[in-house]
Amino acid sequence: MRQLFVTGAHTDVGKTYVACAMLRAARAKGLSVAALKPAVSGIDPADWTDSDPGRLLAAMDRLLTLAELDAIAPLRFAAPLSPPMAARLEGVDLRISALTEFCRAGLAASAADLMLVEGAGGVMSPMAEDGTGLDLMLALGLPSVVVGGSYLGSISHTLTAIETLRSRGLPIAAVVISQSGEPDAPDFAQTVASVAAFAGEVRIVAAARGDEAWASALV
Ligand SMILES: Nc1ncnc2c1ncn2[C@@H]1O[C@H](COP(=O)(O)OP(=O)(O)OP(=O)(O)O)[C@@H](O)[C@H]1O
Ligand SMILES: C[C@H](N)[C@H](N)CCCCCC(=O)O
Ligand SMILES: [Mg+2]
Repeated sequence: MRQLFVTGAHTDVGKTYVACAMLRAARAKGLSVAALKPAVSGIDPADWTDSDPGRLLAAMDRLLTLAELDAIAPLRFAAPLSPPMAARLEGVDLRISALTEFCRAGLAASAADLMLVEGAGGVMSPMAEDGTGLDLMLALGLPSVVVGGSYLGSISHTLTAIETLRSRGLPIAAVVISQSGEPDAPDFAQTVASVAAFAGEVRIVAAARGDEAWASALV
């Protein structure tokens, strides 16, 4: 049984993409899977199938029903902002204890071979009024999968995320560099090599666009 926290160097780098690829790869090997998205912002309550929890449910081959959505992502907010800022707009005072308790209960109740918890934004994006993603990771103590991109600036973002986790003693299971979509992004292979050159002892995985073979090797 493996339980991992999927965190990122930035928002929109590919955390959900990577999590879904890992869930699909695990299922293809006959493993049971589970996923949680403790707080989600930028979700349209009337059209959520392509949201993070909607994509995670589809990758797990679970039904796209409200009950399933509630089970993996009960704290949902419409504004595409950090979760506490989005929650505030809806009059909700989001606290880290709510996220921690939800995750702990879900992790304890699951016997899945692979269980993933996806954060929001980057390592230190606020998750609640009183805590960042890092605080949630420290509370849960899970090894993380750190997802970085390959846009210009991503090398520093990824290395900074790695350093931050290390400085707090959090184990890193793997760093996945998910190729950014910008046509003018720097060379992908060189970007992955640059991260590897400065990241120290950690597994670095290159997730080129349109290729999910890396996920099968990782899970
Ligand atoms: N390696 C890749 N190949 C193809 N598409 C990708 C890849 N990485 C990311 N994407 C696409 O880029 C977009 C942003 O990725 P994604 O939604 O996974 O980011 P995220 O880090 O989960 O963002 P958020 O902070 O909102 O949770 C999505 O449309 C996703 O499918
Ligand atoms: C709405 C968006 N897609 C993410 N889920 C939330 C990103 C929060 C980032 C906050 C920050 O670090 O400045
Ligand atoms: Mg996501």
